[in-house]
Amino acid sequence: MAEKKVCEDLVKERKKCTFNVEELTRLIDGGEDKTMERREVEDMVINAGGLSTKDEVPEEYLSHKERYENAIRKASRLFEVFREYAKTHDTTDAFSPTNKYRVSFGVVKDISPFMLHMGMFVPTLMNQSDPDQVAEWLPKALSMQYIGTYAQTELGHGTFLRGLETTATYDPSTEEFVLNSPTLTSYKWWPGGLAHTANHCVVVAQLYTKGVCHGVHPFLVQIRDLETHMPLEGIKVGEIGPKLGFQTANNGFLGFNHYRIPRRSMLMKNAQVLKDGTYIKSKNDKLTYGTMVFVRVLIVTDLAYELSRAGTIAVRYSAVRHQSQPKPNEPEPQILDYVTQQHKLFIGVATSHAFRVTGNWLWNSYSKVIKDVSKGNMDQLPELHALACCLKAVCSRDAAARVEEFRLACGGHGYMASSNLPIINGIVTATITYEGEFTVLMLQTARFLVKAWKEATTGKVKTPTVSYLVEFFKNDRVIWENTPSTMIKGFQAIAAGKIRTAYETLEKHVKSGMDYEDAWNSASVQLVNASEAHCRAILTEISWKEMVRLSTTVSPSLAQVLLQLAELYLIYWTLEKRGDHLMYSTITRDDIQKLQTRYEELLALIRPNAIGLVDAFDVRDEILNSTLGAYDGRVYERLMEEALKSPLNAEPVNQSFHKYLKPLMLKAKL
Ligand SMILES: CCCCCCCC/C=C\CCCCCCCCCC(=O)SCCNC(=O)CCNC(=O)[C@H](O)C(C)(C)COP(=O)(O)OP(=O)(O)OC[C@H]1O[C@@H](n2cnc3c(N)ncnc32)[C@H](O)[C@@H]1OP(=O)(O)O
Ligand SMILES: Cc1cc2nc3c(=O)[nH]c(=O)nc-3n(C[C@H](O)[C@H](O)[C@H](O)COP(=O)(O)OP(=O)(O)OC[C@H]3O[C@@H](n4cnc5c(N)ncnc54)[C@H](O)[C@@H]3O)c2cc1C
Repeated sequence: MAEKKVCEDLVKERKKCTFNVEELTRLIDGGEDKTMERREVEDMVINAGGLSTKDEVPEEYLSHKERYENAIRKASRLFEVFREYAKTHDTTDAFSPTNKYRVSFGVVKDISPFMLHMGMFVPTLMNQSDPDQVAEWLPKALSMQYIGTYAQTELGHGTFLRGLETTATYDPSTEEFVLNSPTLTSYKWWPGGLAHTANHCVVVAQLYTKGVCHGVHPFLVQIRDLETHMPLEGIKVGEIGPKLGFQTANNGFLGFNHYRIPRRSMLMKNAQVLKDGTYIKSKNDKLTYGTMVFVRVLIVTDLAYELSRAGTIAVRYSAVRHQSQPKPNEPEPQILDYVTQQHKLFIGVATSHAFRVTGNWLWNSYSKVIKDVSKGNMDQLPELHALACCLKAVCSRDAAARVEEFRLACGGHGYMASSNLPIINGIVTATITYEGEFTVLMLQTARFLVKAWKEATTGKVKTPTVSYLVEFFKNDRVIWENTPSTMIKGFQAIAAGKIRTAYETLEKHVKSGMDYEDAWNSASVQLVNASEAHCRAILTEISWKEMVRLSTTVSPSLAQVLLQLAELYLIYWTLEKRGDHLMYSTITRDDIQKLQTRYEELLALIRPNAIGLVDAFDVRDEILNSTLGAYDGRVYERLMEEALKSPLNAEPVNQSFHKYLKPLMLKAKL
């Protein structure tokens, strides 16, 4: 078949681009070798037999059951393809959880039923098991003999882990744990892949030994027979039903009826139970929560990726779509030429870069802290936890808002499933809740900030990410200049001011005679605001510094574009938070107006590079899965092609006409 032509609008747009698109792609991937490797894996997956989605009925038309079966067929075939590739390649980076997550969209539009296996089950086995357990279990998990998930949340509790009800009671006479679900609310509820995919899971349960409860601990539990896949006796497992998104994630429920597992099924890297039932405590009981910290850190860069997918769709569509006639007798402009449209789109593109560089910085901090922890040094754990919590919370909320804005920017067509924006929306909005709900995580960061503020009152703080508090302890108003460094200082002053106010409110409530917990609850709106302000201070500082650093490593033409995006991000948030800046700096109305003017200049400067910027994300059509966002811009043809795939279009008259409409019409005549 002849190559379909690229739409003229996109051809023109690509000619306007002032920088080398491939150079930016390589920067985003982390180097030329990483780009080449990613493309090689993508080619392999897209071209492998049994995975193509091209000529299939789109998965949205399948029944709930068919959709799951289709996802399992594809995810399994995908795994075989990975396995073949691994025979001849070093796959350490190519098959990182993040890369697998991304390429899996090339075969299933929604979430893979194996996501929890790769994203949480395997990492938990690796990081919470002792060396003998790792040696025994990991090869089985990596080869998919053990297909697993992470079963922590229960019907009654997701947030409050100390309140989980599933029990694991040690029986020294048989050297076994007895797992039990004593109530309906103790049923595990939500784990991805749990329903009909997993044969094993990491179960988080209250550990009892010698009559004492030692709190929640992880256990590796087989739930289905490896031959027949039947649930084992004592296990009740099933699916929780349709959701807003995550339709193919196969989220499930699980109950135990006095179900026995060997003693060595407890993951024993941190805490142990000896044969006689003696409990050996972990050096730090929060190490059990380690996989959650790991995933919260990963989520920040994954959100950057989801923004790049949604941004590619909305920006390409905006270059192809023409609407209205502002000037009589002139052609309808591309909607991308409306400044209001640029305002909707470019901040989303800039946010993807801000999240990626901040996420990479967070990953490096995480790796350092985890190295220290492995040597027994836990000093930096509270700071890491506080950072991972607020960055996961704020980035997920911001990303969901940006994806929704991208969807709205595509008008009616953005509402079509075939645009893929609704599915991306479902994926991104879930991140606000899972792996720690937004408010709950913000309040965790607030606990850390309250302590940091107390320290700051003594003139020094122990941890670098809150060192700004000392500076603003005495002098809380920044002398304003319209420069990036002042804007960043402005965000720090706002954070310090809000932390101080929340702290003082808390103290006031305590002094008035409230319990600390009630005082905390009363001050919690302010505490969440303080956490958000702290997070904005981190995001603006890190994203600016990282983008400036990267700009020194690339060609001048690309450096210019990176700096424009970084400045746009900084000014956007300064303007969004202008009320706060007015409170905590000497910024004037005139400064704000100048920033608004500069913001609009930046939109105009970025405009010629809009398509180049999203092309540089290098999300191939098969992974984008969108009628609106394909590289060739054939939006209308694709919309019609996809519409014609509707099973309703297979026959000119649907049987419901004869059954219902015709009788209805006849009755109207009587
Ligand atoms: C072939 C296809 C392949 C596909 C491949 C896919 C690959 C995928 C790749 C990547 C993506 C991965 C995506 C995975 C998707 C995941 C889907 C969703 C999974 C889940 O949701 S799992 C369940 C998550 N659940 C939660 O997050 C629960 C939230 N609750 C908590 O974390 C805690 O209970 C709490 C934080 C709310 C604390 O509760 P609380 O009662 O206050 O406190 P305590 O527990 O007693 O602790 C207080 C004290 O401890 C400190 N602390 C708390 N947590 C931590 C921690 N994690 N680390 C360090 N310290 C911690 C806390 O600050 C307090 O300290 P203080 O007293 O103030 O000093
Ligand atoms: C798509 C998806 C996939 C998931 N996958 C998994 C999985 O694989 N494995 C797994 O174990 N779990 C999984 N979960 C569960 C998820 O981790 C929990 O839903 C999440 O941690 C929130 O807990 P919750 O549902 O109990 O919410 P709740 O805690 O009940 O939250 C409800 C409301 O109460 C508020 N609230 C609760 N506590 C406090 C507090 N202390 N202070 C102030 N406000 C509070 C919250 O802010 C929120 O507004 C998944 C969830 C989703 C949506």
